[in-house]
Amino acid sequence: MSRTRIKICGLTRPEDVRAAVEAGADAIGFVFYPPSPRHVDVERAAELAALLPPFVTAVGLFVNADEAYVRQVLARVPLQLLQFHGDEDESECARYGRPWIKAARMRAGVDLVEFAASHPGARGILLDAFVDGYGGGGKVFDWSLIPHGFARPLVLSGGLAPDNVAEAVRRVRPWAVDVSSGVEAAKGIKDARLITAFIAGVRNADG
Ligand SMILES: O=C(O)c1ccccc1N[C@@H]1O[C@H](COP(=O)(O)O)[C@@H](O)[C@H]1O
Repeated sequence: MSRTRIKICGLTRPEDVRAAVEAGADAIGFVFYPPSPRHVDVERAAELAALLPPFVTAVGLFVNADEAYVRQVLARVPLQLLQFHGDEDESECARYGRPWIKAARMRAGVDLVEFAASHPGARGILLDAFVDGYGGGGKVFDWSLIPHGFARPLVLSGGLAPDNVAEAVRRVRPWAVDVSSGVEAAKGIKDARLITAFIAGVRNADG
């Protein structure tokens, strides 16, 4: 079994990017969603992305963004993966010619198999709890809603934190985990010790 990949999302400060890289994150997420307290503008994101060493992936998170805005971001920020967290359909996700993943907002009654089938081009399906504001709410969803043998790469998120991520990895065995609230001192402000503890929890569960 390969090791679980780890994305730390919602970074707004250089010291947090450095802390995530030092701790061993595989990917860093920038939120391009103005209502979010973790939103970064294009210039700030470009500065932060420039700090990344090779083989750490820069991910851009969008929520029902205008096409022109996404293209403006892509022209300036070297994003290797796009994360669509709103109501975007397959063609809206695919039109940028970049690898992308799609977030499913998990709650009782969601048909994840049908959801995944409606996004065949997604490199993976990210699972987040259904919250107001589309995501980043620090809320855990019921992991038993995930169908056994789900065939697409899964990125598990939603309320993960140092004290529950090992259990989450052992139970769900996702391809990757994604965290924002659980490693924060305040919204948009990461805590290096929590990032380190989170990554240790994942590695502990990887065995
Ligand atoms: O981080 C945000 O502000 C955000 C806003 C809108 C959509 C998604 C957002 N973040 C993503 O939500 C999940 C879960 O985050 P949390 O760990 O529960 O806070 C994660 O994938 C974030 O990247």
